[in-house]
Amino acid sequence: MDDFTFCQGNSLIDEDQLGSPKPMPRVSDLCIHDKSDSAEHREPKVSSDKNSKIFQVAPPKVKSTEMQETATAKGSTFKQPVSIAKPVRRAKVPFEKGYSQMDWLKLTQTHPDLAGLKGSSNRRLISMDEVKQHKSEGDIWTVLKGRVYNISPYMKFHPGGEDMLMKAAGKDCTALFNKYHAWVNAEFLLEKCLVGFLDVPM
Ligand code: HEM
Repeated sequence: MDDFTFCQGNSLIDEDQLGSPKPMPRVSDLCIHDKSDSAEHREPKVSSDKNSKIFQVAPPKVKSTEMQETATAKGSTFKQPVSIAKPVRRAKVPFEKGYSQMDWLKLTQTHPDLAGLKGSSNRRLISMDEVKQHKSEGDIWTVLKGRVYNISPYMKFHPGGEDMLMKAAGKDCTALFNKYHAWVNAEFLLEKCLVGFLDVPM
């Protein structure tokens, strides 16, 4: 049978081979050599203020530029340079009961119109001037990687807090988003909040 799902077990489960060929080392003998411990990787210690400076882990302020996929209304993508700062220290805000990411996902499955489109298309081209007009409570739009989202319903669910997300109101938040969490899949999380695509003058 070709389907591996139904293959019969082979010699791997032969009783003779179940034993380990080498004796296991004792747990107490195991150790991990962390390179950052070695002299050449160690940061010079700052002597003046023992308590604050020695334990301060300031992220390096290095910026780099990367090409990132940006969406267009026609469904295609193009690459544009975005500036990516090194990740900053993270400050997750404890979520209010009923506002976890799971709760958000449930809402996206059940709410009929999170984007507030009232039946109109979400493939419309939207100018930055129009985005700028949506920045007050209950009516907050933002641009992320070429897509325009109505983020009002997501505000209370944002793990970084409402205040942080408010910085995105009426603006293109791509750089901020990448600064804090380039790994977050916003395309998926905000799929139901899409109102259109940014009209970029070519
Ligand atoms: C608009 C789309 C955004 C979405 C969908 C989004 C989503 C998320 C998610 C899922 C997390 C949790 C990350 C994790 O657990 O690793 C998070 C955390 C956070 N977000 Fe956002 N975010 C957005 C925009 C922003 C913006 C514009 C800012 C800054 C102004 C921001 C600042 C933060 C901070 C400070 C945290 C907490 C720290 C962290 O987990 O890295 N977010 N966000």
